[in-house]
Amino acid sequence: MDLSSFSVEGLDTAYYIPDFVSEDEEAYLIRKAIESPQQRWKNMQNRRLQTWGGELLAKSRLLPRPMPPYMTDFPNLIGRIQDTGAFAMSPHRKPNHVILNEYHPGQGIMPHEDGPSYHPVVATLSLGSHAVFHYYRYRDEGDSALTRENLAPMTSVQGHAVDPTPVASVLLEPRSLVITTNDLYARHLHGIAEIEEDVFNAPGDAPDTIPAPIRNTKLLGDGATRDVVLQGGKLIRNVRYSLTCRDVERVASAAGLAIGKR
Ligand SMILES: O=C(O)CCC(=O)C(=O)O
Ligand SMILES: [Fe+2]
Repeated sequence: MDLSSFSVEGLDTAYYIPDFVSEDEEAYLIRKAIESPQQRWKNMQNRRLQTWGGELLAKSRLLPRPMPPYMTDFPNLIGRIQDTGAFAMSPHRKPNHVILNEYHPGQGIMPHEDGPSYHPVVATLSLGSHAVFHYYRYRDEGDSALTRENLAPMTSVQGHAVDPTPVASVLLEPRSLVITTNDLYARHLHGIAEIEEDVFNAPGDAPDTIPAPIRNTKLLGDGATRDVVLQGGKLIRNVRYSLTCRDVERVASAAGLAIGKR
């Protein structure tokens, strides 16, 4: 697959692939998530999640467990993600760890970094609903370009100030895959606002709700969705599942022995 044709405008380290899975595959994967035993879910403040492929131990090591068949057999998501070439430079050449997140309308995830346990590539499949995904940057100490709106609600992550105006925003349609790599993974943060609907301005409106323009309009798979983003309107959120697929660099054996990088 030639990833470069899915490159998000203005971002040479993000790729957006619409319709990465079919509607049938989407329904099947959502069913598998919903049917999984209650104890598989971990409740977070504003979403719940499951991990597949093993648990992350101290010192960023993965205690591996086999992936469920719905990640490797039907639909073979791991193989399909491998075929994009996005993991060609990662230690295991494919994702070995998946976090499944479930968000109800109004839920989201605060700006954060995924951290150093992973090789700096993440492939995220969205199911069941769209979301608007924002990338944020840290604010430099000597940043002089302070405007009124980005002075106001300043977030801080581990003592570093975060610019509340996203550097870029991407609309994630259901069934799409977004791949974030390199600098955008390692030096930026990402998050999803905790809102029930995403409002898009009509051309000429004063900018308000979406502070950064959506960068992947040309790559969107659904024409009606593209019209809303370009002409103004709103998209109501549904329950969304995301599968965030990554490669944990250090893998431990069950006995705790480091197999290490290849
Ligand atoms: O749900 C998403 O698309 C993002 C999830 C995320 O950033 C994470 O699990 O680290
Ligand atoms: Fe994340």
